[in-house]
Amino acid sequence: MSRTMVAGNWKMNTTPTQGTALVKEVMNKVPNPPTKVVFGVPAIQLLAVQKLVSGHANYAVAAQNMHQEEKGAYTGETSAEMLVDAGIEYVILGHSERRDYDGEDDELINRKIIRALEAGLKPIYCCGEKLDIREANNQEVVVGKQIEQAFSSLSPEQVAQIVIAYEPVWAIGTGVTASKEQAQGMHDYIRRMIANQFGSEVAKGMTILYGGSVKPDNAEELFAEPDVDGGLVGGASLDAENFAAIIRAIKPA
Ligand SMILES: O=C[C@H](O)COP(=O)(O)O
Repeated sequence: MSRTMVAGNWKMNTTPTQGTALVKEVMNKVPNPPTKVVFGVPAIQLLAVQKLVSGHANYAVAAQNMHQEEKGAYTGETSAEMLVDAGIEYVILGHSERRDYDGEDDELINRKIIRALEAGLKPIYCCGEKLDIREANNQEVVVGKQIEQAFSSLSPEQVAQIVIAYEPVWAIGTGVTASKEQAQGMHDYIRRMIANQFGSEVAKGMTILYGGSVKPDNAEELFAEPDVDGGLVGGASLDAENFAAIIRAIKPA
């Protein structure tokens, strides 16, 4: 089974009208994608975009967040059960913007991952180091700790349901992309870590995406690395032509 995936994270961009037009345009340009393609859309667009992709085996939708509790008095929040009932397959968890602006840490993200998996949602778990950590060459220690905490108490069967997105914070929205060597180095480290903790079969099957200024002109060389299984794409996923080019940069299995 192919490990590849290209996921777009629209963040807080696009109105419902714009979002629907964007999805239709991407699907017109790439009717048979060579990989799983996921649209990470704002909450208000989940149902409409799910309707557009339903029936297309290689297209799916991700929520950008969810609450760690099953239900209750949490005004403004969305539960895992609500997402599953709406047909949503994935949820992005632990994005650096939620860590920075909403104070999310790996202990909370661990609770969200467990809740998502119990409900039948597949987490796209984001991890990655800040610039000072990279400059001190401590990225493996820091990302290793993030994953260890976020995956704490999970079984190998549960971890096998997770997609990891390695997103160095210094590369997000900056136009500075990690080199293919930097990306491959960290993906290899993450895969070895998963193998040590959850077994080599889980590690071999795990999809590990790179995120941080992925563009049409760097996607192909990044995706050619043996442990880079695709991308989590921010800015470039908002333009149908660019996102289609990034999808096409994945080599068919
Ligand atoms: O979730 C996506 C990442 O934050 C990457 O964003 P970017 O492609 O705009 O750098």
